[in-house]
Formats: sequence, C-alpha cells, structure tokens
Amino acid sequence: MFKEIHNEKMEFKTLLDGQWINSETNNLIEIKSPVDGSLIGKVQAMSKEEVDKSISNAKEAQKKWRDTPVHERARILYNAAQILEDNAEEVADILIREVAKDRKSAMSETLRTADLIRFTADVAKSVQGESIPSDSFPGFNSNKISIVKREPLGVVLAISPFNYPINLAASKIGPALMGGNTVVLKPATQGSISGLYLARVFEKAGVPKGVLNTITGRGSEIGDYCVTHKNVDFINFTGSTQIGQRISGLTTMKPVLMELGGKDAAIVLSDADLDLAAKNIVAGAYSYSGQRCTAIKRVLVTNDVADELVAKIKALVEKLTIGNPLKEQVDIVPLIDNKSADFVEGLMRDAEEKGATLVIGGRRDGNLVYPTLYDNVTTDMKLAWEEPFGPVLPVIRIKDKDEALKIANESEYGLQSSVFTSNMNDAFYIAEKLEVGTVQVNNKTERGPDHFPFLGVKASGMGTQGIKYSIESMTRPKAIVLNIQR
Ligand SMILES: NC(=O)C1=CN([C@@H]2O[C@H](COP(=O)(O)OP(=O)(O)OC[C@H]3O[C@@H](n4cnc5c(N)ncnc54)[C@H](OP(=O)(O)O)[C@@H]3O)[C@@H](O)[C@H]2O)C=CC1
Ligand SMILES: O=C(O)[C@H](O)COP(=O)(O)O
Repeated sequence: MFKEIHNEKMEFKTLLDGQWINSETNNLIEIKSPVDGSLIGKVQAMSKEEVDKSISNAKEAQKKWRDTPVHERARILYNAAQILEDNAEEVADILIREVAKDRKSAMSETLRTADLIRFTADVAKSVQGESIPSDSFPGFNSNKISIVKREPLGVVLAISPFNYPINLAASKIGPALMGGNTVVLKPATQGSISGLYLARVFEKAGVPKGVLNTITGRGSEIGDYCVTHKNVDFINFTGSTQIGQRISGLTTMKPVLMELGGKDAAIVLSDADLDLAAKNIVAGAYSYSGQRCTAIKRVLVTNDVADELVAKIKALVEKLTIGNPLKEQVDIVPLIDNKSADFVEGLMRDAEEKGATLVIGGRRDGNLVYPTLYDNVTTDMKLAWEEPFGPVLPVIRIKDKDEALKIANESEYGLQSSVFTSNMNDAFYIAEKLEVGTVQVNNKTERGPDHFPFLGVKASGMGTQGIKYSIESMTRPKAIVLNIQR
C-alpha cells in the first residue's frame, strides 16, 4: 500500500497530479526518529517552481472537482476512512517512529481520523442552503427571493504541525474536499512521512488527479512562498503562534483559519472532587509528554486544597511510565527534538531560580524530559506564562475564583480552560468570564469529539474548526436573487 511512495532507499516522493514523483532539485531532507535518532527516510525539498506547479495544478483540478456531486465526494471519503482503518497498524508504526507517539495514542489518532473522515462525509451530505423571502425587511414586498447555497473557496493550503500529523492534516483535507475545494498539503517536516502516508490513503480512495497534492520542504524555505501564492484561496494552519502571526502578517485579503499555541489553565476550587481533578490534570498535562496544544499547562488551585491536590497529582505522576515507545507502551516519550527539550529545561531552571518548589521530576536525558511538577509557582516566573510543549506542569496557588480568573485571563493565549468544582453556579460564573474558546467543566481540556467547535481566541487562533465548522469556513454563501415581476 505504501511501497509505491518511496524507493528502496526510503526516499519518499511527492504527490502531484495523481503521480508520485521526485523533485528535480535532487535535494532530500533526512527524517530521523526522535526516539533513537535512526534514519526513517528522506523527503523531497521541493523548489519554489515545483510549489508553483503543485498549487497551479490544484487550481486547474478544482474546476472539475467543484462540479463533482457531493454523494460522489462522500463515496471517496468513505473509501479513505476504510483504507485508513485497514492500514491502521502500519500508519501507527510510522507515527511512533516519526513523532515518537506511544502505540496507544498512535492507534487512537489513526482510528479517530477514520471516524472524522466518515463523519465529515455524513455532515457534508446534509449541508443545506436556504431561501429568504424579501418581505420580512421593512419597505419590501414579497417579489424577491434570495436562494443561498454554499460554494467552495478554491485551493486550500493545509499546513499541519508535527504533533498530530495524520489527524490535523485529515481534519483540514476532509472538510475542504467535501466543500468542493482542492487541497495542497504542506505537512510539518518532522511528520511529513506520516502526511505522505495520509495522502496515499486519499489517493487510493479515488481522489482524482490534482485534487490533493503534497508539498514537502522546510517551512523556513518555502513557507512564505506557499502562503503568498496567488492561486491559494484559503489557508488552514495549525502550528505555533509565532508562525501563525508571521503568516497573518504576510497575507492580505486571504482568508485563514488558524489554531495556534495555548496555556490552558485547570482551575480547582475548594469544593472540587480532588481525585477527579488530579486524574484529569495528570492525563491532560502529561499525555504525549505535554506536546498538545490543549494540554493543561498550569493549575490554579485555591490555597485551602492546594496541599492535598498537589499530593494527589504527585502520586499519579509517580505512576507514569517513561521511555522508548518503540519497545513498550509508555506514557512519557522523548520530545520531538533536543531544541524543544532545551527550551523546556530553560523554563524549569528559571522557575527553580525564582523559588518554585520542585515536587517531582526536574531532569532530562537528551530529548527525554521526565514528568515534572512545580508547586508555588508565581507570576514572575516564565513557567506561569509560556507554553512548554513538554511534560512540565506549574501549580499556582490562588486565594479565590476571582484571582483564578484574573491570572487565567492575563495570558496572551485563549485556547481552553478547565474548571473543577461541585458548584454549578461557580462553574458558570467562571466559564462565562474566561477568555477562551472552550471551557471544560470537571474535565481536562481537550479538542474532541471532533464535531465539537474547536477554536482559540487572542493569540491562540482565528476562526473555528470542527467538522461542520470547518466545512463552513472553507465554503462561502452564494446568493442568487429571483426578482419576480408582478
Ligand atoms: N491550537 C492547535 O490546534 C494546535 C496548536 N499547535 C501549536 O503548534 C506548535 C507546535 O507545532 P510545530 O509543528 O512545532 O509548529 P510550527 O509553527 O513550527 O510549524 C507548523 C507548520 O508550519 C510550517 N511552517 C514553518 N514556517 C512556515 C512559514 N514561514 N510559512 C508557512 N508555514 C510554515 C511548518 O513546516 P516545517 O515543519 O517545515 O517548519 C509546519 O508544517 C505549538 O506551539 C502548539 O501549541 C499544535 C497543534 C495544535
Ligand atoms: O494538536 C493538538 O494539540 C490538538 O488539536 C489537541 O487535540 P487533543 O485535545 O485531541 O489532544
């Protein structure tokens, strides 16, 4: 199934106009495993001319794809979901090697994605337009009817991050295709082999030539060219706030959907079920070693229950398994690269120098950072504000719910927050005042299920993802007004 997309030296090709081809640059990027540094394969570093060809080809293919019936587009997506499911083990294997996912998470990402693709086809089949009579507006009688249908935008440039290379590519590709757009996928370089696997799944499922193309190469070299290309009609980006802001500065009059960084808070009040809170906080903060935009990245707990909560969190962190996901099922895996571990270590040392109490962890071995918990973190420490994207959790003690709200909202980010309390009035008081896209009451912060709206405010994003919302974002209304002569 995947052999056709690389040669015997594991040099991967790129998908253009239905063909898997090599770049003419003869320039290859080595993809090494974050787990053990072994070479997994090489991907093409495409030139700007090749990027141009890929986007222009998608533009041309869109003319036909937009007229392909929705039931036919849906049929292809159902095939894709089935193929992905049938090859889940192999896809999970590449995720483990390329981005160091543990096997359970890799399988769940793959199967969740098959469900997402199916659900996308289901939802798109029931997208309906509307007809609006004119006589409800003052001064008009009923001689006009606006028939409103949804139109594709054209070519969608899908840029995905390293941490969910299958799911966060498919969550862009599926809704874009169902909306009648063609797609050019630019996966994260570390994650691009997984992205090419996914493209192969769609190709095998019957996506016509040029309807899905792939671009590989370093974002720092070809990214600006891609996002400013005149034939790109929409950019669907997930990644860091830094790159998101760069794209937003470079593009003018180009619609974008962006999911960016976060600093999600778990607010724990005196009357919370502390066992439930601790369990959710540990799962939320440490799964995939904290490399999730929705990871819990700070705990704000009232003074009266802080000792007890910290003890419970510590007890659960002690049970986390740490190590090599290629060998066994583990909770804590190596970070994506050494640079990321250096950054996390910098945040840890800053917190320690400024007086945070190290409860557990605090050390690293190469790019493996041990699960770390700091208590008594204060707002002058970087760890209170910056996103580690690693398994390090700060606990900030607070006086009451208003102080929690103040600190939570002072963040530049606004992705999600959790609030743990048994008092629904307090939960609603806090939920309504938090400046975030989603508030989870008595649960960890998380994106799924994938048909829920998913959005960040402030520096955490622009626009809304989630199956129906993504289809809406990547289509626009088209109004045809019937003027009836009487
Ligand atoms: N809110 C959300 O839903 C999510 C947010 N994130 C955030 O993403 C970050 C981690 O992911 P990471 O992959 O490191 O993010 P990056 O921002 O480094 O990269 C994201 C994507 O952008 C590409 N890119 C880099 N430079 C440019 C450019 N100039 N123009 C266009 N594209 C470019 C990258 O390619 P290349 O790899 O070649 O550099 C990659 O495909 C964290 O901050 C995290 O919070 C992650 C997942 C979900
Ligand atoms: O990329 C991310 O980190 C996500 O969008 C989070 O998804 P999750 O909450 O399902 O892990």
